[in-house]
Amino acid sequence: MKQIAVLGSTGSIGTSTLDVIAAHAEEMQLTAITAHSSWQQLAEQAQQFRPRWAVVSNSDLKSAVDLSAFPQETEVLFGDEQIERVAAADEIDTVICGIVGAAGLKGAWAAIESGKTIGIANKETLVVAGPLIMDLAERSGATLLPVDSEHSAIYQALQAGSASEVKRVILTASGGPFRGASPADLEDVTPEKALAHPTWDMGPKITIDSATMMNKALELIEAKWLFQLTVDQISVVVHPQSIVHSMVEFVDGSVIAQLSPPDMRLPIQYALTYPVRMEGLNPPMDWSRAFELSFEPPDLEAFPALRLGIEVAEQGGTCGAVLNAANEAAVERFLTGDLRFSDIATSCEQVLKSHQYEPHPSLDKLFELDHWAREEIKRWKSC
Ligand SMILES: NC(=O)C1=CN([C@@H]2O[C@H](COP(=O)(O)OP(=O)(O)OC[C@H]3O[C@@H](n4cnc5c(N)ncnc54)[C@H](OP(=O)(O)O)[C@@H]3O)[C@@H](O)[C@H]2O)C=CC1
Ligand SMILES: CC(=O)[C@@H](O)[C@H](O)COP(=O)(O)O
Ligand SMILES: [Mn+2]
Repeated sequence: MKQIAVLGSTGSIGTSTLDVIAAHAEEMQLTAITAHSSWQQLAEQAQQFRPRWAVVSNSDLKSAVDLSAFPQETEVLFGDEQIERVAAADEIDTVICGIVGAAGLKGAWAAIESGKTIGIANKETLVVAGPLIMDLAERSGATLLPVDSEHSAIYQALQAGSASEVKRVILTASGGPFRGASPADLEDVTPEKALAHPTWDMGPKITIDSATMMNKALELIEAKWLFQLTVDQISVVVHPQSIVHSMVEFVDGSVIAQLSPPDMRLPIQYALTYPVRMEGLNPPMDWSRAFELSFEPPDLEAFPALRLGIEVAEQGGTCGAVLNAANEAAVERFLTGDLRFSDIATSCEQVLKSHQYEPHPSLDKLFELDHWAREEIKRWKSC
């Protein structure tokens, strides 16, 4: 029986993961769940799954949480550091990292350091600290399995050849709700429009990232570290149907793709059952009807965040942490109506340019720059 911790169990990835676990109750047991503030939802999950631990990471809520809402066998823990504790607990062998943003890094780090199997949805961890994370996984013997749909697709397609036979990977992007828009169209779009993703139902931060195409920028950096690629081995192609989740091109010209309807329960389940495949909840492809798959190049002028991602992936060092933190803070401001849509990429670029670059930063340095970049964005004003 697999003992699983789901970090960020109340989010979009978290609830999909719990669906997968419920559908495989004979093989999988939910042992720990975590939320930041949604403690009532966490308590409902605890009532259904009876985990050993439930963590509310926002310790300010300690006095507000009604402990009687949780089952008696579940120990309720408070504070950020308890995420790390459950992620590293001996009782747990598999950790799904579904927290959003750099806030997910410490839990992922603890799980990797203790040599577990990790399903990593939290791409920000790799964007901020890719080389340190990959080095840690190598030293601890942890198994790092991608959950992000594109990276799961690449992981699956890579099995068609050896590492030395890979020419490049092709990341697909839906293009988001503003595909085809001009830079002028994008200046003043509303949060409501930006939150209307055409193919995926996800949390608000990643949905805005998809609209700016910062998501693809982060995914390009994620792919570079996860698969140890050079930047010119990674291409991005816009594929509005989100059926082809990504592709690998081998040296002989063969391109291997992974296809399925857009549903995160498939890559989550693949990470939970790897190397085995099992029947699951995700709908199958319907080959009985006519449909089209289309591909087009991305528009780097309308979506400058993607260009920024390519530059950051090339520079490495401190750039990933600064871009990520600036973007998180800018998205937060955009969602409260305090920053224009087009200013998300502009402000990130300016903060990146003004930071003190280091090629081989420590984790402490990355946390320091994360804090600095967020403060810079809070102060940032459009010229
Ligand atoms: N959603 C998707 O389909 C996909 C998501 N991803 C990645 O997965 C990650 C999660 O995304 P998604 O599920 O959409 O996000 P959501 O916003 O839906 O969920 C975020 C989860 O993280 C918790 N959380 C938020 N802030 C903190 C914090 N400061 N400390 C600890 N926990 C926190 C939330 O708790 P609470 O509910 O209490 O706020 C919630 O459980 C992101 O990195 C995203 O890029 C990747 C591919 C697809
Ligand atoms: C489901 C998933 O993996 C998301 O990262 C998704 O890919 C976002 O869609 P975009 O391609 O629009 O960024
Ligand atoms: Mn993705």
